[in-house]
Formats: sequence, structure tokens, C-alpha cells
Amino acid sequence: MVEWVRENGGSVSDAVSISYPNAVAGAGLQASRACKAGERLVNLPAHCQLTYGEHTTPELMRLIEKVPQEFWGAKLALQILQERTLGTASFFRHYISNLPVAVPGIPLFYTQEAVKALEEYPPLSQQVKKRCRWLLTFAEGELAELPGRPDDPFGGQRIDGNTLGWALAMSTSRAFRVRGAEQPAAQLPLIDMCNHSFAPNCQVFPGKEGSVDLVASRNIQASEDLLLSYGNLDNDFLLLDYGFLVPSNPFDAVAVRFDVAFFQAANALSKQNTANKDDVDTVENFQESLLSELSLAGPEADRELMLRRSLPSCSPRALAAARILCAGDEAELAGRTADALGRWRDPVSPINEVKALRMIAGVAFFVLSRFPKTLEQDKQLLAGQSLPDDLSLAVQLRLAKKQIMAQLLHDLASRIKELAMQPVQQTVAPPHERSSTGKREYSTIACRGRHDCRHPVNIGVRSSPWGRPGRSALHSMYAVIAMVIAMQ
Ligand SMILES: C[S@@+](CC[C@H](N)C(=O)[O-])C[C@H]1O[C@@H](n2cnc3c(N)ncnc32)[C@H](O)[C@@H]1O
Repeated sequence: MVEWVRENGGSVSDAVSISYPNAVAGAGLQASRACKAGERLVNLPAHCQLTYGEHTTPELMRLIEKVPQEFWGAKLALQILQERTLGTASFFRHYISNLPVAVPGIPLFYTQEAVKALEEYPPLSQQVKKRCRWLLTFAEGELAELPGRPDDPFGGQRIDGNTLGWALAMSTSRAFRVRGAEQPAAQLPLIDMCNHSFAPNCQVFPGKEGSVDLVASRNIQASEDLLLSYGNLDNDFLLLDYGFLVPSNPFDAVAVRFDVAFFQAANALSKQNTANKDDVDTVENFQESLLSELSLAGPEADRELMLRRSLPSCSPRALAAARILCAGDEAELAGRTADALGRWRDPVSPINEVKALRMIAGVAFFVLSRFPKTLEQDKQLLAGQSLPDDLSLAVQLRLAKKQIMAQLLHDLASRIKELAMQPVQQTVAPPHERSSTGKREYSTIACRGRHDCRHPVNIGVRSSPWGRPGRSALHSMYAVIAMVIAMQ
């Protein structure tokens, strides 16, 4: 490929060599000498980038247009397949013949056992099934009808589900969007041999006249792998499109569907037997309208929340939703936007914060308890007999999700404990002292405004401002800590 790029008007630095770093990642690029930050390592001219567009034949373009945008990778896959069927007549023949014969880590190619193991985490297994269904329908419908027709872009060669699956894997695992998000993705020969790291040493930039440059983003030592970041992607994305995952991936998350009843049930769960009359049970207009601002209520709602492993990055929308649902009345949230309510350093009040964090802990605990296998069982599975690669990846994926929930619970418990340790600076009226309207009176607690910790509240048994003695926040905090301990 190095020679092919040079012969076709591109450049490859003498610092670039092809390597085989390990069996998992496959081939890669390596620095054969030290490189300076900013040094251009590869320049790939526009005509050496495999994509579709103006040069694509009308027959192939008509087919590409039938692919829904959500399966963008399949559009490019069809162009790859046409180059493959052209054989030695294709300008990209060297590139095509150097592509891997498979990307076995991609769930599209899993055995039934591995697919079943992935089903423990439905947000991903549903996407896998959707992709498989579309691929088979397209191959058995549109593609199966082509051979023998004058508008067949593949010259009579039959493209079945497996062949389309291979091309789809090639595009999702190797394509770049160097021309902008709205433009078709492109395969970048040679550059696409760089493996992934969240701490990369190279970057790809648009160059002159549609060319693309691979540039050292820091000083690189001789023998270091040349690595790109494929993006701040979660493990679902990495597995689905690239066939690998990153243990302790800082961008990994657990997808949870927001539902008021679910959050309320999680709230009750986190308190175990300490439910009292201050429990969140109805949603008032001010709450509904703030939830709509977060796009968590209403007909256009996007209810997917991504929970992460630590409180600061947990999920601003989930935190905002919990704070909203735990607010006693409109005045408590006065002056706050839905966005501001998602900032973890800006609690509404210590009382509200403990309730909200407890609610999220309930959600995390509920999610964790819905996995059929425990975190420990998954660890044992991976430590035991050697699993087939696909099954091992499926178990690693769901184990990583469980670890995220367990770490989040741990973080929540620490934060709740921290709030509990705050000294009482002023006597506060218990919230069960209600006004004549039956609403809680917050004027005595004065937990309003942006920085509401003017009156830190001890949530210990004696001074619990939000429950009768014996039904205290501390009690509930113990329940959450007990959950965390039980999970670890
Ligand atoms: C753009 S290609 C990189 C070149 C590829 N290794 C090859 O042999 O041609 C992306 C593929 O490389 C592998 N890969 C890249 N980075 C990896 C990593 N950090 N861990 C495991 N596999 C990786 C995956 O199979 C992925 O689908």
C-alpha cells in the first residue's frame, strides 16, 4: 500500500512502516524512527480515497439511495463491493485485496450463543438485531434480484448477506468522515491501518485539493505504534462498528429509558422500608414543563439517558430529572433552567440533592439487578475456561456495564455521605410542618437560588429536615451503601 500511495501522487514518510502489534488488533502502522509533533506522515490525494459521489455509476447510485441514512455504512459498502467485483480492473484492487477477510469481533458475525450473551444488555442487542434484519432483507430483496438485469452494478456477480456483511464491516470499521458530517464517508487506504487509542499520537486533517494528511500530534519515539482516536466512543459503538471494546472505557455508558414511574419506583426502592408521606408520587405542571425542556416529556421526547460511572459525568439530564422530581414545589426550583439543574456542582438544596441522588442510586440499583447474571458471575466466566472470542467480547461488554452501575452507586453513596457530614449551621423547620395549603413551606429552609447551600442541612437522624425521626435520610443512605456493598 505504501508503494501504491506513492505511485498515485501521494506521499508516505520514511518514518511509516506496517506492523502487527498483536493478534487482537491485527495489522497497524508503526514509527520506524522518531517523529516530531506536526510532522506529516502520509498524504493521500482525493482520487485515492474510496467513496461514492459524482464518479459513481447511475445504477450503483440508485441502489445506494435505497439505503436508509441510519445504515450509512452500507452505502459505502456497496461502492466497496463494486470495486471488489471489478477485480483487477479496479483502481482500488490493491486496497481491496489487502483488506481483512473478516472482523470477527463485530456482533453481526456472532454465534447464537454469543448473541444470547449480548441479550443481557438490550440497548445493544436490539441494535445488532435491527442491523442484521435490515442487511438480510436488503440482500435477499434488492440485491438478489440484480443478476441478469441491465442495471446490475455488480456485473452479474451475486451479492449475498455474507458478502454484504463483510463489506459493511469494512466500511464501519475503517471509514472516515473527512469531508464533513453531511458528506459521504470514505475509506482512506494506508491511513485506515492506524489502530485506535483514546490517547492517540496522530491525527487526520483535510489537506490541499481534497487530499487527506496523517500528522503526528505529538513527538513519537521509534517503534511506537501510530494511533488515531476513532472518537470518544462508548463500548456499544466500538463493538458494533469496530468489533472491539476498551476495558474501563471512560466514555462507556449505560442506556436507561426515562420514565417518571420508573424513577419514582427506583426512589421507593432506594429507601427500602423507609417510605413516608414526602415521597415523590405525582408530577406537577412545573415539573412536567421542566422535563419537557429536557426533552424528557411530551410527544417529541427523547427518553434515552446515558448513565456514566462517576457522579460529575453521570448524566446531566438524569440528575436534572431527579432534582426536578424531588422538588417539593415550584418555588424550590425558582430561577433555574432545566440545563442548570443538570450541573452536578449546583445542587438545589442539600435536602433535594440527597433525595435526587438517592433516586438515581435506585435507578442504578434497579438496572444492575435486572441483569440475569451478577458482576461476579461474569468475572468468573471470563477467568474460567477460555471462551470463544465472540462470547468473551459479549460477556466483557455486559460486565463493563455492570461495573459502571456499581461504580456509580459507590460514587453516589460517597456523595450522600459527604452531604450527611455537613454541619448544621442553623435550625431548620421539618418539612412535615405544612402550610394551610398543604404544600411544604420552604421559606424557613431557604434552599433557593443558584447556590443553595447557604443553609447546609445535617441529614442525620436528629435533625432530619425531610422525614420524621426513624425515617431519616441517613436510614436511606445506609440502604444505598448496603446496596453498594452487596454489589461489590
Ligand atoms: C481502521 S482498522 C485498523 C487496521 C486493522 N487493525 C487492520 O488489521 O487492518 C480498525 C480495526 O482494527 C482493529 N483495532 C483497532 N484498534 C484496536 C484496538 N485498540 N483494540 C483492538 N482492536 C483494534 C479492530 O479490528 C478494528 O475494526
